[in-house]
Amino acid sequence: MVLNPVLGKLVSKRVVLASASPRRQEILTNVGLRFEVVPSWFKETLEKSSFTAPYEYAVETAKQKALEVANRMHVKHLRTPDVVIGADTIVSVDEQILEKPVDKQDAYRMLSRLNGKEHSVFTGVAIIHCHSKDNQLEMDITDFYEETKVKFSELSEELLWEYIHSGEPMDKAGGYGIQALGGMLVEYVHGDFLNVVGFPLNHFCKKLAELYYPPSKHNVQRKKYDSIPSVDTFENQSDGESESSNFTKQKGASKLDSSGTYSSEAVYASENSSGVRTGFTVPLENQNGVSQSAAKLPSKILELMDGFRASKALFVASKLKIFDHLKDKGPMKAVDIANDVGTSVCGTERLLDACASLGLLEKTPQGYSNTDSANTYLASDGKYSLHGYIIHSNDHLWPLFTNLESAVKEGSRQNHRAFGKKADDLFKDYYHSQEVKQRFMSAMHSIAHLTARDVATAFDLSQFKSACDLGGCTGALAHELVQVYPNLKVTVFDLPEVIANTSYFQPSGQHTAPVTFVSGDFFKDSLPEADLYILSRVLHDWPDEKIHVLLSKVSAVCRPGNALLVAETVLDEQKTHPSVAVLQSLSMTEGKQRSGSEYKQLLEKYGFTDVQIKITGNLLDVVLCFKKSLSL
Ligand SMILES: Cc1cn([C@@H]2O[C@H](COP(=O)(O)OP(=O)(O)OP(=O)(O)O)[C@@H](O)[C@H]2O)c(=O)[nH]c1=O
Repeated sequence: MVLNPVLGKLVSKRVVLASASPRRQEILTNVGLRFEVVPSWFKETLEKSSFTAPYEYAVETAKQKALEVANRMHVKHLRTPDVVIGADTIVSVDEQILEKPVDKQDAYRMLSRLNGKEHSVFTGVAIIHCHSKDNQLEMDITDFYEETKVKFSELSEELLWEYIHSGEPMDKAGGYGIQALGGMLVEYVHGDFLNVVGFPLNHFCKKLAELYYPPSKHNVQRKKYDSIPSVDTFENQSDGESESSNFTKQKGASKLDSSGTYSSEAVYASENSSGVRTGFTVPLENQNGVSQSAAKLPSKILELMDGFRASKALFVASKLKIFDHLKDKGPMKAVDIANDVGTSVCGTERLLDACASLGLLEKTPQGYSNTDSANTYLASDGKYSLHGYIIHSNDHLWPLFTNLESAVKEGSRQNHRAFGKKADDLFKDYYHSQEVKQRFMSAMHSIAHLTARDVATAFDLSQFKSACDLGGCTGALAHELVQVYPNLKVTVFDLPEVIANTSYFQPSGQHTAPVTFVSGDFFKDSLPEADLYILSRVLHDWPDEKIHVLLSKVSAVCRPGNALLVAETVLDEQKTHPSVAVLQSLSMTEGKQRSGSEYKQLLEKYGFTDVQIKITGNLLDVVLCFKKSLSL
């Protein structure tokens, strides 16, 4: 969840950071933005003398970095991002621009110039919104810069050299890093600290606010975005339509938008002296009760601290089927819901209020009702229902995560502590009961449904006549594939106990002939013939030995020129994003999540070539590769 509503506007977009700077990645990650990192190949060689002011150079370089990435992704990788962000940080002293030092001597030259003096740090930023029209790339470019003044103390030669030998200056503009050892050199900073570190976050948010919430003519005092506008300013506004929207909506409620993501969060908002809500700050009062200064609330940390309460409220409401009740019966009072589901009135009321505060329910004088998102994703009967996965999270993942401390200490999955069983084989031991088996399948079905369209369309698969979805479970992806590619015949291959339970999940009233279910164990039995093999959410679950068995078999049966499609959440190269995949590993599954280069390496090892990766922006990304033809 992104707390800041303007950054929240980027949640549903494919955002690319065109920068290799780890600091920029960290600054944006820290505020909850999900993005892909594609470092720019643009060489920072613009002619400095052709710019009248240093900031113009930084802005132009930032723009060129972002343009290069947008064009490259569109043309070379056939992936048009929604938004590309580029940035360039420079240090300016005595009318000279300093970039990153090329060697230690250069670092010494730069630091000597800064010694005992004030200088400016400029970061230029470009935000490019991209659209692909008739295969042509169209772009809207917004740029800006931020200046921060920094003063160095008088520093001895010895200290400068000691600092240079630490290695820190080499990848940093001006030859210092204010966020680390370089902080010791600095006497004062005037302006945005993060701008010096490499990214002016505050100005960036204001720019996004200007872009996504242009000022309303009905509300002149909000016209200028001198501060990041308050949360309630944004409520119930959609992109670019604030001219006609009003600002009289209720304060303080965070809401799920139609895509199921939070659009705002006002829990930590407060009012400044002019009565304008300021988002993240708490006024500190002196003895006279006068607001002195504002301390930043660590919103992200507070949100994490409380995350378990919110998860559990969602789980319990789902378990009690409250969203189903409300979907069928409309607004209901707490007492009636309590009677229907057989719970206490006071407990139910608290739970319903918690759900309303989380944006899952709406509360009006008529009673509680589902939000649109709750109807779509939380009621158990919808096509895109996540009910199965939520119940799986409550009954299976929650107990495992309750034992996380032991899991980390021992480095192993805690099935024995959570369930009293050392289960390796899910279906034969722990998943012994029909109910548990169906619950697990329902969980997998929820995710497969939500991701199937993006997986099916990530690449053009129309060249294939037959596909075999190994571990294809309920057939959700298979059904999507035959919808998208009417000439494709898909076989779902899964364990007999899974296949025996698939009938419940089949789409009704649809011609399902092209999907066939075959039972077998992909580690032991021979695999059905197909032009395209699919492994969706399989590889991350198994240890290397098992993967070796499986990929050797797929490679042996896959004919040269035919293909393998892998659907998994692909980690970035640092393996810290997206956190949904990183957190999944935390329960110590025997398998692991992989980065793009790791998938490439793994697949090439088993004779697959031309490995292409598509980051979909959905929960699953897609890797397509082809069996090496014999002549290669
Ligand atoms: C003054 C200062 C700078 N930096 C780093 O200096 C690099 C500037 O170089 P850039 O050309 O803008 O970026 P890059 O690192 O080459 O990445 P890219 O965007 O790919 O060009 C960026 O990293 C910044 O964080 C710090 O980490 N701390 C500081 O106090």
